[in-house]
Amino acid sequence: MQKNNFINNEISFSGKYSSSIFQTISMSIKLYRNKFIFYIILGFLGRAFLLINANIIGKWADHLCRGSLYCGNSNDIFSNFSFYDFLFLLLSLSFIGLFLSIIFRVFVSRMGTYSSSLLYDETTLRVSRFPIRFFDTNPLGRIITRFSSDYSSITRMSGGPLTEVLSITFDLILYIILILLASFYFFPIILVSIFLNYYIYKLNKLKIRKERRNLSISRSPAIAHFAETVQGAKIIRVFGKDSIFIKKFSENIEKYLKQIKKTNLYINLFSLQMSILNISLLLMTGILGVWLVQNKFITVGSLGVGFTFILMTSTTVQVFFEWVSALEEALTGIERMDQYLKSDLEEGGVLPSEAKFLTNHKILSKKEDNDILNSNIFKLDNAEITIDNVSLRYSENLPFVLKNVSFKVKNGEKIGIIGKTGSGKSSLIQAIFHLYSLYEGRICINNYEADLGQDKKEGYKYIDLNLFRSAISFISQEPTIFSGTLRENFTTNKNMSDDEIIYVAKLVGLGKMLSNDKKSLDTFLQEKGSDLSLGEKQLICMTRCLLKNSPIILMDEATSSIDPYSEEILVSATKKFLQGKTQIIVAHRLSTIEDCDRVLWLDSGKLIMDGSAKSVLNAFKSFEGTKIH
Ligand SMILES: Nc1ncnc2c1ncn2[C@@H]1O[C@H](COP(=O)(O)OP(=O)(O)OP(=O)(O)O)[C@@H](O)[C@H]1O
Repeated sequence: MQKNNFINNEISFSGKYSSSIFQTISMSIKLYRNKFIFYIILGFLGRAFLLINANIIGKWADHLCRGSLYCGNSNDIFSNFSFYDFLFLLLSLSFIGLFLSIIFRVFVSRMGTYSSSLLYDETTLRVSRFPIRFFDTNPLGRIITRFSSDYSSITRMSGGPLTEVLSITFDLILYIILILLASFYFFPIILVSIFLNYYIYKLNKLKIRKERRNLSISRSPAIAHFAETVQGAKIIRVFGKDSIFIKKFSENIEKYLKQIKKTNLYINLFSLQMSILNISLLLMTGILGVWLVQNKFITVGSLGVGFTFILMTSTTVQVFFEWVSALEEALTGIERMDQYLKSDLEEGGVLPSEAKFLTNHKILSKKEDNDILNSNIFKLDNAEITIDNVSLRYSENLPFVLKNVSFKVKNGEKIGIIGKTGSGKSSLIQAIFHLYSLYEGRICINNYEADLGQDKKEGYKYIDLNLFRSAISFISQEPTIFSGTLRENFTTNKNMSDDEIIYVAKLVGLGKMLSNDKKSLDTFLQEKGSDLSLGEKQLICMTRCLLKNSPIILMDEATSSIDPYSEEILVSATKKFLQGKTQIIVAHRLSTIEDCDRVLWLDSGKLIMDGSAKSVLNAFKSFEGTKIH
């Protein structure tokens, strides 16, 4: 058993953000793109109306001391303004400015909420179609981290960083314009301030970005370990392994906390550099401003306006780069979601017509969607399976688990599969569903092959992978229960009546759970069916399988946890349902497959015998000897 490098390392991004994430952002705000410019203008005007108040107050101050030494004597539109005129103007501008700013903020926030939920939906749409190999090689916690903390930094973006960066950009542009209106002498100071702040931002940018990315990565191991611990809580307790798990958790958390400290240190250093720079610039501006007034280059009102704006510019520029830095956290989240968004789907995986993002995946048209939904290609109880020269390995560096396996199951035939542990029985079932890519060979149902994007051969018929899978029902070794009502666990088919569901459920032996009452179908089952026995879970899965009513049934140890008495009832009761269906049954207890039409014997991935149940079981028993009961 070769299990080296089983878990993939998490991708660690570096350098600049790729253009791919900006493409993704553009797709996620598509609905709002046309209105964007309009609202940007509104936002800009809103800030302009608010900020221009400072210039008007400067004019008012000059107006009050007109003709004195440092107040100037020019005539302008404000010369004849009364106290009330100034007051009315200031209040009107403030009101309009506030109103426009609110509209702008509401717009950005709505756009952000819409686009982040779209991003979430589109990513989920793809991740649910990823190759099963992806889930084998990526710890659950890592995937959860993407959909929790990375996603939450994206959702926070529109309320905070994005709106702030946009508003502050408006402010900075306006400061320059308004300072120029007050006096041209302050302009060089603004330029120097912006340049030096940008320089400091650039010096720190890559370091902070790198640390933020490391922070995102360092979160997943702790969450992964936590998820693993919760899942294995019973076994951990029974075997007294608590201390090992707690120690590992503390180690993971410690690494995460160290990374938080390191990231915060870089962010704080950056803020400190900005503060020192801006305090120095302000001091210089003050001294220069007084000198300019003394030498009558500017008036007192202009100094007031200019100094206010320069004071505001220096703090705003600092805040701006801090928000830009916070925006980067959201971009790191988008970068990580984007990686999932653009990853390959399983072979033959296609997106439904509701997919909105144009990625490199095939999206079905509405008609194709409907054709698949309404196809009756496998609606009849009539299906034969051909397994032709199938070889499978779970990845390139792992050995083959199926080796050139070929056999046919005729319509209505029931075959059993035996083989010792690890011989490839479950792998064969997974191969039939195309859950893993075949190394070679074909699997056909009624001569239809699943369309896996392979080269199409003349005379072969191909169908959508989901349609192919719809021909098969499956009961696995580990019964899967979803958190939801009993009804939802049985079927998602809305056209199925409660009576039909209850009839089948009772037939498989779930009478007690349903107690004659349709309301019991609304009983809520806990996640993974934690409030049910293993046998009950298997019976629920059996009901689900029978209700699906597909022509092919695959069972992998389906009755292993049901007591012999219940199993007997189940087997005889379901016989009627399974009559005429094509069945493949994997079993350890040889008694469960004694009545099969044929039995196949797998050994180390090879089909070594295919014959009548009696002959194969006898050969297997004499070979495996004492292990059989
Ligand atoms: N997801 C996987 N990734 C890598 N190797 C796997 C995976 N699943 C199974 N294997 C390996 O494939 C081989 C065949 O396993 P498989 O589960 O098909 O055997 P099996 O006959 O069903 O065994 P059992 O009777 O114990 O259920 C084993 O060596 C197993 O370790």
